[in-house]
Amino acid sequence: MAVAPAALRAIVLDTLALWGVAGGAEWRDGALVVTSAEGRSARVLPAEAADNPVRWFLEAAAPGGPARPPRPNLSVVGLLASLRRALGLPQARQPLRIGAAERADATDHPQPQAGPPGPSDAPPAGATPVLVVTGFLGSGKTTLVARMIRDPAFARTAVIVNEWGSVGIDHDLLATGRDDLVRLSTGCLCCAVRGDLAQTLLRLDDRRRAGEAPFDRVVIETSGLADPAPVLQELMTDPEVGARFRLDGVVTLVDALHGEASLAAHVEAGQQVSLADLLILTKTDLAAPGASLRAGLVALNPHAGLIAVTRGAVSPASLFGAGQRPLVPRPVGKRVASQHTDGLGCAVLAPSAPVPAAALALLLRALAEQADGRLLRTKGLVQIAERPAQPALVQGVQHVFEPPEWLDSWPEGGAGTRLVLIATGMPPRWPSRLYDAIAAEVRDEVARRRATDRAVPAPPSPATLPA
Ligand SMILES: Nc1nc2c(ncn2[C@@H]2O[C@H](COP(=O)(O)OP(=O)(O)OP(=O)(O)O)[C@@H](O)[C@H]2O)c(=O)[nH]1
Repeated sequence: MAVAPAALRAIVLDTLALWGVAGGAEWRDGALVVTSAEGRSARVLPAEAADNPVRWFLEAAAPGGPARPPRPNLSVVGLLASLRRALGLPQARQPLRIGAAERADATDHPQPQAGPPGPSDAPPAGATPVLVVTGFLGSGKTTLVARMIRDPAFARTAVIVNEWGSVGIDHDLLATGRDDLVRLSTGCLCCAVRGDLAQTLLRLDDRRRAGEAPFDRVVIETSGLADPAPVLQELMTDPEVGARFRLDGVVTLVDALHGEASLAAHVEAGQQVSLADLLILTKTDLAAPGASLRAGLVALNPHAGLIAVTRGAVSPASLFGAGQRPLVPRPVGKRVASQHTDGLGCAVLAPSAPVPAAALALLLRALAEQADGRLLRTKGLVQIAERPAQPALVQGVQHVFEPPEWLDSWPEGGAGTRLVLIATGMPPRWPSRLYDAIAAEVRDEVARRRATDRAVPAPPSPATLPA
């Protein structure tokens, strides 16, 4: 058995908690007996070597009903899917989706026309404009900012990026040897790292004066969970910051695919919309923004402009100047500042050994299926065992994943997997426990095939992960 009994029990208990099922799991007579408070039960039996490739059998009994024939499972990932059924839970509402197909009618949203000529390379007179780019998790902020700073007319843009959680990924994606990129990580800009923002801006300005970091404007990319109000307040109330910088505007990105659900479920999404000067609907290539999403945006913020943009393809000039305002907070109606969705948590998966491509495929499937609805964001760099010299960028927003993308080289922190998962109600050790079990099974299978002299099948290409 590649996965130790205690490890399997821990995974099952964590998974029950993730599903919101009150229940238990105990090893009895060589089987893991899983019970739910509703009176359902199932027995997990490790398969014998002769049963290969089956690794687990699952025997389920409905309340009062006869036991059904044991169900064979080839991996711990399949076992969890079978257990879910056995306990009477509905199947994942949103199974894993990779590389979402484009909408056939994706052109019905006119792209905004290029705005007036962008700021030139000449330094602006007076205070330096600061644009705040916000939007819920995975709405497309980094995509937009990365595109902006690749535009030669906007090369002199300093970027301050804030991420929720202990490991920053956006910084690595945006950094291309830039001196004017600052990471405000390990906390949420609207609560944990308050005060740092003013200091960061002032330090940036000092470095500019010393000729170390030439820039004409600043973009602050907030974390997807930030309430922009305290951020604006900090910009507006620090007199030293006010003397050197001015708030240019707040641009809030709203994902056309997930936006309506995010607004309904997460208070942060509404806070971000309510403070926008300009709302940008993203991913309209994947989903047509429905009338109710549009109506919801207007209800939250009737004053903001609204445009649709695909993959950040917008003239940066049209983003600046949307909300130039004096440095005094404007009233935004009744709202609770810096409140976060209940049970929100962040886990980082950082296995020390490279990740077999097959294990990544299985992990993504299990995340999407079992954390159904609870998983908000997955992103990170993965060191794939079959191609360790290049990082594979893994991006997922809820159950929708992009095909992993190979980056040219490892960023500053060096080679090694760091995959960040943001979810609600997820036991913090569930992803790493599950990954360890998956990786052990994959290693075991490779060793078994080698021992029996069977060809080890080619790993799935990360471009097609997973079937
Ligand atoms: N199809 C499609 N995908 C998009 C679009 N904009 C962004 N994406 C993808 O959506 C995923 C999330 O994009 P990011 O730019 O990282 O989103 P973010 O808002 O910075 O994410 P967080 O910082 O985690 O909140 C990535 O896989 C992007 O490639 C779009 O307009 N269409």
